[in-house]
Amino acid sequence: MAGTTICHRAPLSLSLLRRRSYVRHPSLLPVYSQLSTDTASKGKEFEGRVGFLGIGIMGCPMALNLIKAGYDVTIWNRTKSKCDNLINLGAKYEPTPEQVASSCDVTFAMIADPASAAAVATGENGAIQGLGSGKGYVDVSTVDGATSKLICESVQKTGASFLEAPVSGSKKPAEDGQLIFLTAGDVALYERVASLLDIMGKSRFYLGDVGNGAAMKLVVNMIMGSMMASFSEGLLLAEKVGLDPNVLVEVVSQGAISAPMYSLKGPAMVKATYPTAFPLKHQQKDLRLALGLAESVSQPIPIAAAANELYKVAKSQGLSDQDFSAVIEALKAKLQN
Ligand SMILES: NC(=O)C1=CN([C@@H]2O[C@H](COP(=O)(O)OP(=O)(O)OC[C@H]3O[C@@H](n4cnc5c(N)ncnc54)[C@H](OP(=O)(O)O)[C@@H]3O)[C@@H](O)[C@H]2O)C=CC1
Ligand SMILES: O=CCCC(=O)O
Repeated sequence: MAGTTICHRAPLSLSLLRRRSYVRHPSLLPVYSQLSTDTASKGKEFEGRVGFLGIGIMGCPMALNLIKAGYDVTIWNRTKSKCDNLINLGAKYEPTPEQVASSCDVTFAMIADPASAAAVATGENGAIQGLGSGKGYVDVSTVDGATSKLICESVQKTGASFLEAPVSGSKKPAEDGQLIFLTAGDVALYERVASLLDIMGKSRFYLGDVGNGAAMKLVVNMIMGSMMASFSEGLLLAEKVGLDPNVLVEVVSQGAISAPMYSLKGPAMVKATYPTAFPLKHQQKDLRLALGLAESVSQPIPIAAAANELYKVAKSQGLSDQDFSAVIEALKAKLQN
């Protein structure tokens, strides 16, 4: 049996819900977390300097919300020019992850994938070289559990604490401070950064051991990737049999399979436009990582495996940096063949 602490930002009186859930994955060790309701739910005000590594689609609005809330934020991005707007809005800048981590009390990282998240943390001039006792490192990137554990071990060797905290929610929720944090790892650090998470997000789940946050995120994105592939098939089939796909979007939005994702992205997909909120290359990465997770427990996931193939086709069509809804183009190509 595993314990999960869920914290919604408001209303405060209902903000800490606890529930027990059953897990089968052997690495999801039984854990029942007892967090102090007051501390965890209200998020005692964070005191200190905040670092943010990775100023991309997600990292930029997340760091901006911390700046707007009045925090002393120091940023770094591989491509420095992406930092310019935030610097103009009050962020400090350091030229390496190491210098950010050494000048801040807690450092967040929002980096593309497992290899780059590991490199930013543990590579040359990586964050761990600037970490030490009393500091914290919070990785909010979407990576696999093995990478997260590797980063955790490196961070802990410096005497610092580690929290894994991937997010559910995309560009707009990041802008609106409405992300959902899927955290695991050091409970004291979770409590210490709770007020920061509450600025960037609308709820936070504490899931126990490092790896559980990554696993939860990959399962969610596995479902999402399959949903989008299936929705794409539906839009094209509707059109092929002479139906208006816009009407399909409306019908779906009123029924049991209604999802914000369909209503938000459907109209643009009908027009074959894919403004990037969640890059297709990242969705394919998450399906690939979810396949690895399923493989680790010998679970067949045939639908996700088929969806993954479709995203791979879309990548080969040059759609990696388009929104993941551009996966519909891979199906169109199949129809023409
Ligand atoms: N977009 C979304 O809707 C969501 C994305 N995520 C996850 O968040 C993470 C970031 O995604 P997102 O912001 O969308 O993507 P972006 O591609 O916009 O940002 C990726 C970031 O990673 C950096 N990066 C990439 N490779 C390297 C490297 N080798 N060394 C150092 N830095 C590197 C990029 O730097 P540079 O600017 O120099 O390229 C950039 O800061 C991913 O793990 C993604 O899966 C999670 C939830 C939602
Ligand atoms: O990882 C990306 C998630 C996108 C979303 O939740 O809308």
